[in-house]
Formats: sequence, C-alpha cells, structure tokens
Amino acid sequence: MSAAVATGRDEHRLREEIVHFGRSLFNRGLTAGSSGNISVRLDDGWLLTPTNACLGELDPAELAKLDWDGRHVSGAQPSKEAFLHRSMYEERAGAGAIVHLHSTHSAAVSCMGGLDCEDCLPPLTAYFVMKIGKLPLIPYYRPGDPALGDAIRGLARKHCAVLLANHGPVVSGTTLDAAVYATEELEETAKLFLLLRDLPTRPLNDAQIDELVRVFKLQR
Ligand SMILES: O=C(CO)COP(=O)(O)O
Ligand SMILES: [Zn+2]
Repeated sequence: MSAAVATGRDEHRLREEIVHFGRSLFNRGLTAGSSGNISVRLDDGWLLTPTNACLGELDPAELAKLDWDGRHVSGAQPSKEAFLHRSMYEERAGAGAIVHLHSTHSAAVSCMGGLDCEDCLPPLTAYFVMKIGKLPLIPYYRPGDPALGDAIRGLARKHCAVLLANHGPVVSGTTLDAAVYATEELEETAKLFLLLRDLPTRPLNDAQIDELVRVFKLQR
C-alpha cells in the first residue's frame, strides 16, 4: 500500500488512509470516545490526528501537519502525544506510521501487576511473534507527559511496539496498514492472554520462534 516516505500526491492519499483506518478502528470498538491517535511520515514532516478528535470522524483537511523540529505547520491542534510519535520516528528510521489506541484487552493487560517489563505478553501465536515480537512495558506517565517521549526513546530502537502502563499500545509499521494490522494482532493476543489466564498454556518455544525469524526474515 503506502510508501514509507511520501511525496506530493501521496500526502493526499495518506490523509485519506488515516481517515479510513481511523473510522475502521473506531467502528470496530478498537478505541473509544476521543482516545487514540494515528500518524504517518511524509518527506517534509509528518501528519498526526488532532487532539480530542474521535478517530471515527476525522476530516482529512483538518489533520495536523508537523515538521521535524516539532513545529505545527498546518491543520488542527495536534494530539497531545505528538512527542511520543516523534520519539518513535526518530529512533526508527524505517517507521512510516504509528498507531496508539486504548484497545480494551491491551489496556487491561497494561493495568495488570506482575508483568515482565521487558516482555509483557507471551509468544502465544506465530502472528504475534511475526507482527510484534517482544513487547516492553513503559512505566505509567500521564497522557501528554513529555517524559513519555524520553521513556520510549531507548526502547523504540529495538522494538516496533511498546505498551504504556495503565494506558494502551503504541505500534509502528513501515506503512499505515502494517501498523494497524500489528496493533490488531497485539489486541488479539492480549485477549487470548486474558482468556487463558487460569488455564495451562503452551507458548511457542525458542526453536519455533527461531524458525519464524528465519523464514519471515524478522528483525530481532
Ligand atoms: O489517547 C490519547 C491520549 O493518550 C488521546 O489524546 P489526543 O486526543 O490528544 O490525541
Ligand atoms: Zn492514549
């Protein structure tokens, strides 16, 4: 679908893609109210959903455009999580898009005690390994706290996705559809994890994970 870095006509198409995926995620209950935000990288900056916007009702012309110095170039007031997206782009040169949601099962896991902060969901399925890999947990910060940008920085280089404690996931992808699909896979795995909590489970073993890394050329 979209290229990782966009020019000219692509910006128009990427604005439409943000609106399309925002509506799709919202209509399927993957984020509620005015929660969540979506961004895409352009050749001359990046697009971000406006603050307090419902992802189900975005206007392509109203999306915020920012430059790489953090300046707001055009559109509505950008999401309060702008620095979070920016930190992730700065650490991940190949990231073309970022999705942050308050998806219910991922948010539920983010509120649990006793999680492994370096790897907070087990490799229950191949698709979780393929789309997400190891998922670090970022300690709690209030939404919009600039310290969150610094907290994510060290981890984003090695991980395409992180889970914000008592909040929700932040997932990057080379393209917007890849970032959305990975976010959905994370949500499904969080749901499975909660469904299986009181049952003996058999996550994938190291050899099975190594095979996925080899066959699908996963960056680990
Ligand atoms: O998810 C959100 C905060 O974490 C939504 O914030 P914005 O409305 O500012 O994008
Ligand atoms: Zn949020």
